[in-house]
Amino acid sequence: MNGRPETVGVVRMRNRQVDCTDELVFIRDDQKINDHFYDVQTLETQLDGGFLPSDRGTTEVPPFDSMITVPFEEFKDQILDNQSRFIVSEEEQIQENDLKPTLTSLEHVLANYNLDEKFEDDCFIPSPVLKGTSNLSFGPDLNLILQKIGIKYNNLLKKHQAKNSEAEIQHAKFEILLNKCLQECQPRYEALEKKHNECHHLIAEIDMLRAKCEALSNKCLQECQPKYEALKRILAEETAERKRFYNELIEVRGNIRVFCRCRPLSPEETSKSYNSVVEFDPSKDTELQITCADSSRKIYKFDHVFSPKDDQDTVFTETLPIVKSVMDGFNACIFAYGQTGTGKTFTMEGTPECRGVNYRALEELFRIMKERMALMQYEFSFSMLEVYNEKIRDLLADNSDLNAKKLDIKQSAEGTQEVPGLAEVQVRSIDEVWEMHKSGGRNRSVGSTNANELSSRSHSLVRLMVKGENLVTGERSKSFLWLVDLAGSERAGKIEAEGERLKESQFINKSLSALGDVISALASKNSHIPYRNSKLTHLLQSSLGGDCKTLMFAQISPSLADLGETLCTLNFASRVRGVEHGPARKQSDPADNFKLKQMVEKLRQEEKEVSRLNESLQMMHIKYASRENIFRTLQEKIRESEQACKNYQQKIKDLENQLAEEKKARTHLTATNETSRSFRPPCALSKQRPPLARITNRLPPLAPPHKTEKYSLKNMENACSTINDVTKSFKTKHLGRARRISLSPVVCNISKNRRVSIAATELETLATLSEKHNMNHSSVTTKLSQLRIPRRRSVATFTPFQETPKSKGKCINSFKYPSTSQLQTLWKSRLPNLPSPMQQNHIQSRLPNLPSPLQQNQLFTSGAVNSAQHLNKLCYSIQKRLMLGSPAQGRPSKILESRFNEAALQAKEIVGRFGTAQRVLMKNRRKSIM
Ligand SMILES: Nc1ncnc2c1ncn2[C@@H]1O[C@H](COP(=O)(O)OP(=O)(O)OP(=O)(O)O)[C@@H](O)[C@H]1O
Repeated sequence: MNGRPETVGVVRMRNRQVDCTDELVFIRDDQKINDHFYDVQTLETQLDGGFLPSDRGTTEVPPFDSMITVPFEEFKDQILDNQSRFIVSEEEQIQENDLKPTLTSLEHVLANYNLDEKFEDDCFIPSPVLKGTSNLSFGPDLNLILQKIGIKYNNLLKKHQAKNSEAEIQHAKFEILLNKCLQECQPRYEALEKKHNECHHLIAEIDMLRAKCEALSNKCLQECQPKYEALKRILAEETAERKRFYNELIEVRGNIRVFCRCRPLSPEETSKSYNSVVEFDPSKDTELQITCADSSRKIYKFDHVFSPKDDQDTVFTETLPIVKSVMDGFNACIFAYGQTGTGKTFTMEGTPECRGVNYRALEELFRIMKERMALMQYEFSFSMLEVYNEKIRDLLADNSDLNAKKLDIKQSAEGTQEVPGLAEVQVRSIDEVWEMHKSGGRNRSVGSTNANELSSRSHSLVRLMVKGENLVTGERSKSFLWLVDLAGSERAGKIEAEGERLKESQFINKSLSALGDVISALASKNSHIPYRNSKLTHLLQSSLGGDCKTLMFAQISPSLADLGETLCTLNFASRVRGVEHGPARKQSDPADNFKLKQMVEKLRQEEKEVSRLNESLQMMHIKYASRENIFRTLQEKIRESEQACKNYQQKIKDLENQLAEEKKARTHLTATNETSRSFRPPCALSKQRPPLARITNRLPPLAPPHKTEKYSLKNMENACSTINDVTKSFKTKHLGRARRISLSPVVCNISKNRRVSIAATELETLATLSEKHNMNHSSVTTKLSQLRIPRRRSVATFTPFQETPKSKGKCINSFKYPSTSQLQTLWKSRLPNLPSPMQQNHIQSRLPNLPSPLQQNQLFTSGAVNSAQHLNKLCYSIQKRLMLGSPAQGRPSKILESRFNEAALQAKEIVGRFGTAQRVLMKNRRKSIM
């Protein structure tokens, strides 16, 4: 085997073929070092910590050392890929000697390889090289090495086992310890668990309580919300009321108020022994006396007079109402006027120790803002400017910029004076605003004069814009507070001004003079107020004469040296006080104004609409009244008709009574006449009639002519046409041979080609007779003239409505009530000029409720037939009664008598009678007439 480890299996690279018998590959390359090196390196990389020691793969590796062992299967692909690089000749065999360096190397490997470490770190498992050591037959050195390795391995194994057992012991110990710990901890754990459970319960309880609290708070909120709202409303109302009263109070005091403040004598004046010319009466805080040079005294009255003793607090207490009114939406202007060095700046700005009106006013506004926070929301914007030499300068802007835009006064849409471009800084606290005020004050133009070391050479104006919104009502307001420290009026000569100071003085005096002119014009109520004569008056236009509360501090000096100026100031102040200022108007936000304008417009439109609606309502009223009149008239007519109907009913009753009497009389008559006793004329239906053989010729006594003349034709137009038709048919048509006539109370229709059932009258009889017997026209006319028409008309009362084609020829059982439409037609024909459909409806509602066709059928086909028969009978009786009159009267009709005496009538024989009805038969031809 030439030292080749057969058992292990050697892969040899022969002719670039790979022979694999085991997982080991021995590769030798002693020819291509570089390639081999490269491949070894590659393989090493691929093996990733295989058997190659770390120092392998360097260029120093000798070519014969380049034997590597790799698990073949695992790296088969790589090896095959790289086999071209391992060129091993076929004849070459691995000699034992050749292996020596390898073994040395292995020894070196083993020596260097920290097996212990490996064992501990990686759980080292002996490699395949070592696995088969016992079977390997290497050379003695190699065997020795392998033995060593084996020993070392065994040692390691033992160590490992020892370590394992130790670990097991440790593990056991650990387990014992753990158990012990567990035993110890168990109660603690249980206690903790218990506590944990308790905590759980507590948490659940807390949750429950929280839910209860929430429910309660919600309930409270629900209950309190309306109360809160009501209280808020009351508060708002109270606030409004307070505002109103407050405003009224200020108005009563006057919207232009003038306070006079006298400064104390300065140390300089005292040193010069200048006496005070001003006297104050402590009991009268509105008066002061001036002792003039001629010892005369002048009394001046103002709204309040502050003596030199009065401090800043006292001054501000009196100023406060005006300041507060700004928060209520009123414009206010506070300005100090007076001679140079009289304390204008002291009153307005004060010193850090004695804050003046400006600071206190601003402080008060912020205080009120906080106080009303729940009800009102305020926004403050601060601006500061000065009028220096008739130029407006923004004191908050950087005035070093010479190209800065020149500021001017413009009138806004709301009529107020605005300075476009003027800085407006939103401020949220008194500190913030005062810082601004101070920085603005530093920009102010001041200079030293004889009268005042730090004299104001300009009019300083501080403007605070207050925007308020009522959180309850949503009402918004926008108002301004002007705090003006005027430049001092001075006599140029007195202060010895020259140059720039003189120019300043001239401008100051000019603007103050313009102020005086404005005040004079206002006091004398001139139509033209010269506001635009100076920038100062122009800026303060709305504060001096508009809707503003104005407060002027007339600052004076008590010194005799300043007496002249003091008198000037006092006179000016008195003039200002004389100005009648109209009531201040609450300033609303322009946006609100627009809304209000819109609302007014809408209101106007609505008013127009309302007036239009009112007009139409009046028209409707008139129409309604006229309709009501018509309705009343109709009601009246209906009532009359009802009354007439009642009368008819009464008459029907009377007739029924008469009929009953007549029946009695007839019974009496039949008792005397045997033949007539057996005779029963048909009542209504032809089927019920007795046979003709039983009808006798006995004629009942004729009824006297009926007196019911008042049943005029006019009242009975219902039957008019029917009667006329019947008459006509009798007149025009030849009746032919006598036919049996049915006595029926209801004449359905007198058909021309059918058996005629009619309620015969004298007229028809005569007409028939005249035709039959060729009576001349005059004699018939004579007979007709003797007939009483009303009776016939009475007959016609029971004439039914026009027969429908369907009902034609049907017997009385098929009689139908007139339909509603028929009745309506009839009613309409009776009331041809109905005023309106409404009236017609009213009448229609009064029409009888007629049974439906179905009901009618039921009525006549069921037990109601008897009722119908009764009705027919009743109708028949009434008809007969109307026609023939009551027999009870016992007066035979002359007409009928005479008629029966005639030859024509004698030619017939009476075959039967019923009451006054007669059944007759012609002697030659049978004919039934009535
Ligand atoms: N009521 C006062 N009590 C104490 N000191 C006062 C009072 N009024 C004014 N003074 C003092 O008088 C001096 C001049 O006051 P101030 O500068 O306010 O006058 P002014 O009218 O503003 O002058 P100018 O018009 O020149 O600006 C200041 O030193 C000020 O402290």
